[in-house]
Amino acid sequence: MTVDAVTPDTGVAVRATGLTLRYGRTTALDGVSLTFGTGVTGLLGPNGAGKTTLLRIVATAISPDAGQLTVLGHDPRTGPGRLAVRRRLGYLPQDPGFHTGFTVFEFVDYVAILKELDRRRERHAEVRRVVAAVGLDGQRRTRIRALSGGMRQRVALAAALVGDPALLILDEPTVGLDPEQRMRFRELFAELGDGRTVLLSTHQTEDVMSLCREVVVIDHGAVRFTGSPADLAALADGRVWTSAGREPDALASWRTGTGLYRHVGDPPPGAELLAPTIEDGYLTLVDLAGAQGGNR
Ligand SMILES: Nc1ncnc2c1ncn2[C@@H]1O[C@H](COP(=O)(O)OP(=O)(O)OP(=O)(O)O)[C@@H](O)[C@H]1O
Repeated sequence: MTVDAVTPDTGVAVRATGLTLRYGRTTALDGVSLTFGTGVTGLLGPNGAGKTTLLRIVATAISPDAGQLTVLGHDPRTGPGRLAVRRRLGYLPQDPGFHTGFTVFEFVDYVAILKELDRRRERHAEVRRVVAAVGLDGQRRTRIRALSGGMRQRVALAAALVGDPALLILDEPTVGLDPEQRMRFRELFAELGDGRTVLLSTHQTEDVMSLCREVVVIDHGAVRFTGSPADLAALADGRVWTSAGREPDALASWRTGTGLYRHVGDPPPGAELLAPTIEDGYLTLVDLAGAQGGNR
């Protein structure tokens, strides 16, 4: 399927320059400049880093105080620009609000109506398609109030998929899912990233490793890293080691299932080094940012 996900001249679906947003005295975003192209990009960062704020701005739910933004070739500061973006956008917010008296079908159908799918027969076919895509075929007639948290998350994803959007914004989409569902979702996201732009905020480094072409790390409202998952892991090259006991000087130390301790930080002489994971790279980066005065 061909989807016009990007502005044809540049291959870039989202271009942000100097985005800044404050909530009172809190600077949630502090001059963020980024571009997002096709494929799945993962957004990592500690709690309160500014990930949701960035995604909400790109999804046209809020406006920045300063900076420039182009989404799918449109300027969301203008009314027509916002409308054009919203028509081609799928957004799964962190706390999706549900009308819990609706059945799964009714809720997704309601979203499809809001997305201007006017023809009933085609709309219903689309609702069935997205409900099946998230594995809820058997629950179409179940009221949302009777669903588990993970199943509600799947309903929210189905709603985001309605109309086959060119840009998908998923804020912690795998929260509350069991391992089997998480694997299914990864597969679905990877498929969706084929020809579309998918922005995915997550605390799951395994999701990023297995799915994302590109990773962005945000901390204290600023971009600390952009690159591939392998590049992020490589930041901890030579800084991960194992030993029999805890190491108080390491950035992070934890006991593994084998009974040995794994450490990230400056290794002592002669330490047994390990290949770093993306989580090790992330821990190294966030600590470095803190040491270099990452506080607001
Ligand atoms: N509506 C709001 N009013 C006031 N402060 C807010 C509001 N929304 C977010 N913030 C603050 O802005 C900062 C960035 O929050 P944001 O939700 O973007 O972070 P996040 O990276 O998505 O965090 P998490 O991983 O916990 O979801 C935080 O300090 C947060 O407390």
